Amino acid sequence: MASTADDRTGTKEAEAVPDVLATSPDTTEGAGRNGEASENIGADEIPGVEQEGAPALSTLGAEMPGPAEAVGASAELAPILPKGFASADERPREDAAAPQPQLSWYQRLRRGLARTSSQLTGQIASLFTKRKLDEATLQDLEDLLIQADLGVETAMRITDTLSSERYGKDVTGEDVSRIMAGEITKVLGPVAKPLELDLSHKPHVILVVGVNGTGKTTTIGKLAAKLSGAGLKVMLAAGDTFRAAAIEQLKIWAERTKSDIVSSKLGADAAGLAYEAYERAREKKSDVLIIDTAGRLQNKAELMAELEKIVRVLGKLDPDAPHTVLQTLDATTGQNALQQVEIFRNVAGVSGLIMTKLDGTARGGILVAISAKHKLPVYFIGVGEGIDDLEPFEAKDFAEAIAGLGGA
Ligand SMILES: Nc1nc2c(ncn2[C@@H]2O[C@H](COP(=O)(O)OP(=O)(O)OP(=O)(O)O)[C@@H](O)[C@H]2O)c(=O)[nH]1
Repeated sequence: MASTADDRTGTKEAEAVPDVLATSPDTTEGAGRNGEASENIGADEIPGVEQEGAPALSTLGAEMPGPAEAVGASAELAPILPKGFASADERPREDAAAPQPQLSWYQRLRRGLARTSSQLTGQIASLFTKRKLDEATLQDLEDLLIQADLGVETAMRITDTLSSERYGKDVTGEDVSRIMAGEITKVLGPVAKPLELDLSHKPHVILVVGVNGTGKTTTIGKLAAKLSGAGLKVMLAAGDTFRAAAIEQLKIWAERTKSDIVSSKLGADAAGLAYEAYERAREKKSDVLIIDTAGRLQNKAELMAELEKIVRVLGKLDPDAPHTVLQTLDATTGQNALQQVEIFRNVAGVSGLIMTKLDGTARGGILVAISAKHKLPVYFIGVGEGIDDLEPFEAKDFAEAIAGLGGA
């Protein structure tokens, strides 16, 4: 499923992210606390990451003095977070001067969701041809909505609203689409949030988890580009110690995004690597440490236990770490994604989601069902393989794309 590292990273250069929505808090307070916490780590929890014959860990990447160092010295020089992120104490504000979202990603989102929406709107249109709204039609509509992965709860919200507005009357496909978009927006609105970074933690640790091939490494590259483009000092940790290609792929992303990287030998213990990466990030005064993990199926108990251990080890270094646990979900997956979230959430304490591959033949309905059930924040969506193909999640855009409303 995965392509080569070269394929994945493409040819475009990393770009600074100009969108300005929030400033960060003073970052000078966290370092001392982390220093104390690190002494409490149990020796049994730190597997040997130092290997004989080869340096077990390497730190590559930007050595240049980043603006982030200045951040530690003065709150006035705090980095300005890019669009889609928020600092812990200041929510992003609507910025009239911010550039409007590019049409291109929106078109890709709509194209990705076109199969879901055109199939659904086609079926809805034929359902309501010359029929007044009655119980049987409402039941048929509910079935269609459930088949589109929207989930029973949202399907019922849509049919209930339609029924209260139009029962016994003529109904057009457009009526249904409008109500559908409105109800989906109500479900997604509360979960469409910026990714909040608490930069008093130095580093703020982001752990990225998910099933194989869901886009973890690519998403990390895209996040690193946004953060380092905004002047933050970023370190990546190649915690997917199973696949050499995954480590190489992350190194390429580190180079492209001017991030530091900590990696280990193939087969090294992932929790040990996470521990070492945290220490390195603290030494180098990184603002953000993003830890990649090996893809794993949610039903593989041994691999899930390894993930639990990574979380435990980080928690000994800083009781609040990992501060953010992101799960990537592949939008081409259907119902299985619900179970993926359930289990990763229990094991790794997932705090937010990123749905990738919405530019493909996506089945976006499942995100609605997941949001209704888990109410986890959805921070970004992936709309391509390129470095800038990560967009903040917007409930209304997404709802309209599924309902086949609005134009590109
Ligand atoms: N079209 C498209 N492809 C994507 C997107 N995100 C990731 N991919 C591709 O999906 C494939 C898998 O991505 P990876 O980032 O390697 O996924 P992973 O979760 O790290 O994979 P494992 O290490 O095997 O668990 C790669 O070919 C990526 O280029 C996206 O938003 N859109």
